[in-house]
Amino acid sequence: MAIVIDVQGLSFSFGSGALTQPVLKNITISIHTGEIVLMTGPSGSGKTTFLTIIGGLRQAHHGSVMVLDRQLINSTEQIKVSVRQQIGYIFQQHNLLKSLTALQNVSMTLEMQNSMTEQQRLEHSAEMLRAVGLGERLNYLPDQLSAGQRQRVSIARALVGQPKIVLADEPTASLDKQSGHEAVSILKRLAKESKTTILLVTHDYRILDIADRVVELEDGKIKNA
Ligand SMILES: Nc1ncnc2c1ncn2[C@@H]1O[C@H](COP(=O)(O)OP(=O)(O)OP(=O)(O)O)[C@@H](O)[C@H]1O
Repeated sequence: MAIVIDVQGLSFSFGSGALTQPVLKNITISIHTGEIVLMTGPSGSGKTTFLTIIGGLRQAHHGSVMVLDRQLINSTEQIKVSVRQQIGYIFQQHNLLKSLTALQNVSMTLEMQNSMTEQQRLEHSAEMLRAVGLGERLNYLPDQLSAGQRQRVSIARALVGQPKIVLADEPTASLDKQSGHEAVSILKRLAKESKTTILLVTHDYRILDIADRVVELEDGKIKNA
């Protein structure tokens, strides 16, 4: 199985000089195509920082971070952009635009893809919303949806561009047990169908069962790679 995320000896600090705060310490981990990896660990252990580096959203300078065969350490903006285009992101807060319907929120992700007509974008987005069980809610605004439904819209939005990797940061934090589990189960099913790799950061021990592998980060180090 091909490796899509290959991190070797990654270290990262915030601040500089006397105020330097080491956050990630010599992290090594490889993640394969289609694998679902959950990263847990205490608050402040560096999980979000790690995710943003993998996602090309933060620049790191020490070690090696190969994502989809691109080196992100000391990389150019162009390389980060090309990696970001192949990644779907899901955040704790769904980050949907309130004035747009579920369908519009999903289809706007495809606007960069000039190869599709607007009609194709809408059809493709509707199909993805049906896949997450929201076929009856295409034209609802975020405020007219439950928290679990909103998070399912953001799952559809993350997957609609057929990314190679999905990065999720505490996607169930604002959900109750049942809707949280439902949302990540849908995410898992769709990811397995399309061999999408998932790296999901969570405090939520109730969803650990969806993982192929659980990795624990403590004080910037991986306990069980
Ligand atoms: N932009 C920043 N500038 C300075 N320090 C930061 C910044 N972002 C995070 N930190 C610090 O880095 C450490 C790791 O933060 P990070 O958000 O990665 O942890 P986390 O494991 O995701 O925590 P949580 O589970 O609470 O979200 C924390 O001590 C935090 O205060």
